[in-house]
Amino acid sequence: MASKTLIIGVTGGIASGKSTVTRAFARLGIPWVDADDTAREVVEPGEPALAEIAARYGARVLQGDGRLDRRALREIVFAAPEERRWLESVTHPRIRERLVERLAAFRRGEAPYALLISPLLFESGQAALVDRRLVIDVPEAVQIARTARRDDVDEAQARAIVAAQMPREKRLARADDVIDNAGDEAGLADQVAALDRRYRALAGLPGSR
Ligand SMILES: CC(C)(COP(=O)(O)OP(=O)(O)OC[C@H]1O[C@@H](n2cnc3c(N)ncnc32)[C@H](O)[C@@H]1O)[C@@H](O)C(=O)NCCC(=O)NCCS
Ligand SMILES: Nc1ncnc2c1ncn2[C@@H]1O[C@H](COP(=O)(O)OP(=O)(O)OP(=O)(O)O)[C@@H](O)[C@H]1O
Repeated sequence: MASKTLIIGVTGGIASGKSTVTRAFARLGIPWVDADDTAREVVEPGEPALAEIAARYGARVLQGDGRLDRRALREIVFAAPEERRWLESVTHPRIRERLVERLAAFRRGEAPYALLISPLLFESGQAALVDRRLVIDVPEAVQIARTARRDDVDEAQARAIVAAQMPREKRLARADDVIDNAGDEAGLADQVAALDRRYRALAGLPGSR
């Protein structure tokens, strides 16, 4: 039977559970690429994007060893939408280029389906790179609480990051599939198992290979 590696775009706002969901799919042997990881790669020392960022903001966004001070840059860009848009104009084309390469490799590979995990799947036009869109949905209050509990991000900054992202309803309206992650992690695993069956069937590969 002809087979095709489906590409599933997985999205959700900050602290919606993308990494947790990715780990559950990875345990089932599904390959993935994460746009947040790719965003880190394009600002590694020696990369042109880091030089552009340093030219605009100076030493205050660099650590002593020349690496990006992510917290300092985060504080700048989530306080000023025009700075965030500038940063996106520097990083997004480079992120996209790398994601396109990775997804092409997945399509040439043997897996029934593969994941592109991205908080900005819809906002950045990356949705055009995938076959289906899976939204991880949680109420905003849960996002804020989980962000503030997890990171060195205070509640006001968590709110600013949520405000810079697509509103929940709009994201849900674009979903082909939805995971509800307001409950516990056991509930999440059941939803991932059900989606795994659906995606294998869609790829023309019922059951495992
Ligand atoms: C501002 C930066 C340096 C902050 O780094 P930090 O390590 O604190 O956060 P991290 O990169 O892990 O991102 C955490 C979360 O913030 C949110 N976020 C990041 N960038 C953006 C953005 N441009 N717009 C809205 N939300 C964003 C996402 O939910 C992301 O999962 C960093 O997020 C960045 O370089 N952003 C621009 C690149 C980008 O848009 N990345 C998103 C993936 S394409
Ligand atoms: N169902 C759940 N119940 C309780 N805590 C959860 C649940 N799902 C995720 N979490 C916790 O919430 C936090 C955010 O989850 P995760 O890191 O998976 O989200 P994310 O969408 O990848 O976040 P980001 O994109 O902001 O890095 C983590 O600390 C995680 O352990």
